[in-house]
Amino acid sequence: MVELSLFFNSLLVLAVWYLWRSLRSAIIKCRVNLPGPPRAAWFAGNLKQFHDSNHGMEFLEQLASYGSAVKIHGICGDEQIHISDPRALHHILVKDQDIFEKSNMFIKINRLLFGYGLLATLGAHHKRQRKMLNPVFSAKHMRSLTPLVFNITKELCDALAKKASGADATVNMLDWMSRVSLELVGQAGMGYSFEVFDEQAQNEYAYCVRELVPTIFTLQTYLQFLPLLMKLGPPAFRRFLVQLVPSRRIQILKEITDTIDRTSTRILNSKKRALEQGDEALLKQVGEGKDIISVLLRANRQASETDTLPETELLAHMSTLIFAAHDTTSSALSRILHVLCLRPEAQQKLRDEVTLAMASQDELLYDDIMALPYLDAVCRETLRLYPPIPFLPRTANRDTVVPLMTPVKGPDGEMINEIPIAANQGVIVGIVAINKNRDVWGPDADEWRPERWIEPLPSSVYDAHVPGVYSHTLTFLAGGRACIGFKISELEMKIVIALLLERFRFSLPDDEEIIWRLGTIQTPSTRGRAGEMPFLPLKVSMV
Ligand code: HEM
Repeated sequence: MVELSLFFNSLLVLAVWYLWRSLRSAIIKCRVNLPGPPRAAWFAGNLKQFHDSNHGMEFLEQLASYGSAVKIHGICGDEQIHISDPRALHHILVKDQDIFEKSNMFIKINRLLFGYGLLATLGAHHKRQRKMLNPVFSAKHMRSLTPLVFNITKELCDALAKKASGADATVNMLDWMSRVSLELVGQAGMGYSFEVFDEQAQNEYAYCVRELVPTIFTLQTYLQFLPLLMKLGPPAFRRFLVQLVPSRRIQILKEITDTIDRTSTRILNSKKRALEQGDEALLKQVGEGKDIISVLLRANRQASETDTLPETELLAHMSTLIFAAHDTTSSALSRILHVLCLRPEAQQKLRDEVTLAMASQDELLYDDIMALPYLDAVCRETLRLYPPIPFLPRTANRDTVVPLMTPVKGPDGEMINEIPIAANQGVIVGIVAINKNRDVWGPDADEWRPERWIEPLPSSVYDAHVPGVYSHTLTFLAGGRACIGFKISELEMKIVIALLLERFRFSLPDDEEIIWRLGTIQTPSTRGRAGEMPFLPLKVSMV
């Protein structure tokens, strides 16, 4: 008996020692005394403020007041750095991108949910995938997708017209933006229709995709244990373990990912069959074989042996595309509609521009739609001020130093010109903060002013060399991990907003206040809504 108790006590001491050692190696302190908010709680530091969906945006604004490199307290005394300085971010996202990787947890969650798609690979593996995928997202291919995007948007307008036939009907526009975003990535991405405009249709795949992100968010606590789970034996054994977990939400997540995987496999097989049968069979497919996965399948057949993507990766790319495109696009479209309700004069100006352009041609070509100046300015300005993804974490895999464009003042008054970063230190890419950085955009950086894109931009914007792939902003990030879909996203946004404004007028509801919640993706809701449910009620009437 005594021996047994001694054995368990020793085991406990060993476990505590092991935990302490792992925790200690995970706690990284800043190597320079950066300014920043005081630690709000011993255990969670400032993380609760940072991830507070109701007041997180105010906390982000507060961070900006400390400068463009700010210390944030993490778990148990760990220190992370929130950065919005253009030169430092050029190092992090472009020059030293191999040092600043995505976090281990992010990669593992993505691998588990979708397999080895773009969001779940690192280093040379990721570069090889991008090499195959980049051409598929080129402007040339976007041109051929333009008629498809017009057709899907016309379906959206017809469905919405039924809702808006009464005077001033109030419609949850987030729901419709989510539906159109899903149909766009379904048809343009995979040559598959989710049938989202028919409210009676019961499409299991569409249901699963729309439930995926909300379900993941309810499971944050469980997901912390993922890296541990991934070490336990082969996949079949891990699946067996997951089935034993007595959590309804975990089982729902498993059902969702299984359904997505099953349906993606079916779609891929039908594409492969059509490709083997030739052009006529392809033309009969949804999207007539112009969708991203069909183009990728064709490119894959011609690729050298070292570049060819295995079928499991093609499947992973299908799920990754849906995941990456759906909520981001619907958040951006919803934000543009909301902003245009707050500025009715801008809404009318934009309506006049698109109505005039479409008076001579029912369907604009890619270059015509891209050349509409006010539509372009409204999209750029909204995506600058309200990026759907407000910040992104990275982790340094070794010691390094990043220089700053604008020195920051430390708490003791000393000026800091560069930041030494320790291996394993967490860095937060401040997307919203750099997009509103006054050193870059000038004193009106916080204002929504689309005219800034029509007037010449201030020279400070060019001098700053913000590394982003889009409009001197980091909305679609920068470097080798920048959003691969930003051109298609821009095309979709412009066509959807143009056709909606041509047919409908949008205004704010009388009795509900719309607010935006901070999360991995910014989402609209209304003040006081139970369970923080995503919601964007707008009054819609026919023009
Ligand atoms: C307004 C809409 C969108 C925004 C704001 C957006 C933003 C971003 C950002 C910030 C990243 C970097 C994520 C990270 O490193 O963790 C990213 C990656 C990605 N996006 Fe987008 N995105 C949008 C739409 C789309 C669309 C429409 C597609 C596809 C059709 C897409 C596909 C992807 C993919 C596959 C990645 C991973 C790239 C990689 O790691 O190599 N995105 N996006």
